[in-house]
Amino acid sequence: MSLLSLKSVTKRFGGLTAVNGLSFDLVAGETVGLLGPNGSGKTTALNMISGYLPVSDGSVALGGDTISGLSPDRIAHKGVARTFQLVRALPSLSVGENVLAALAFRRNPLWGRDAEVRIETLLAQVGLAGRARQPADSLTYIDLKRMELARALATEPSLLLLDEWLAGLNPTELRAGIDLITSLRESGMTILLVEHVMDAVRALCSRCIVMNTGTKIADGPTADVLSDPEVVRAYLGVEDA
Ligand SMILES: Nc1ncnc2c1ncn2[C@@H]1O[C@H](COP(=O)(O)OP(=O)(O)OP(=O)(O)O)[C@@H](O)[C@H]1O
Repeated sequence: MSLLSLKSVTKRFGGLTAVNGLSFDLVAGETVGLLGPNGSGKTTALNMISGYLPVSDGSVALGGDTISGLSPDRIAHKGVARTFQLVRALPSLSVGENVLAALAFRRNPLWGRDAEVRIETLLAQVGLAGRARQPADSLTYIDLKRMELARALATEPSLLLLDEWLAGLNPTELRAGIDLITSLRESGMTILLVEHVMDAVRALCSRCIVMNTGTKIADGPTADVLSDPEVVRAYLGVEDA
């Protein structure tokens, strides 16, 4: 059975249809890339799955239960976590306190010593072992991204939505970032990632969905999709393909 199911999901902003009748399913354990040119509706799709934007039409289901229409916190409690294109941290708090905020507001909150132990485990998982007391505003860009991922993982999601999590990293950081997402994938996490870094898409995604002007134009195994003439024309250009 599908973990995530979008059926004819549409988002209209006034006269603009940002996402137009988008349908796809994710099976548990898949890592799928959501690709497309700037403005094609990828982030809007993530925003509807995670409840940050209501759908105009259509429905989103998680594990067979309809989640469209629920608030973002209810959807998070049901198992959807996400990262944002622009990292959302609490800069005046420490790294550990940032993760604690996620632990405290999840479906089964953790506090005190249990939370401390869990924070250390989560920070180690994302490559920030021993950094709980460091102020969040002193982190480098990649470490901020790692912390944001720890916050997402703190909610114990069944589905992780990554919005350009690898954008803006230098080649060494990119390698480390790809390795980190690979380890999540290997742990069985279901991941939907919006990404423009094609090396990362090739390394991480078994399957890709491509959008153009709000509409799905391709969906299939990564190698097939990335050589699809319509995808090359609309998004990749000959060089990238
Ligand atoms: N809150 C909003 N109000 C009005 N228009 C919006 C809003 N959010 C997105 N849009 C528009 O919807 C379209 C799709 O935007 P979206 O951010 O989903 O694209 P994207 O594929 O994620 O692009 P990028 O790769 O640049 O992040 C764009 O035309 C955008 O300007």
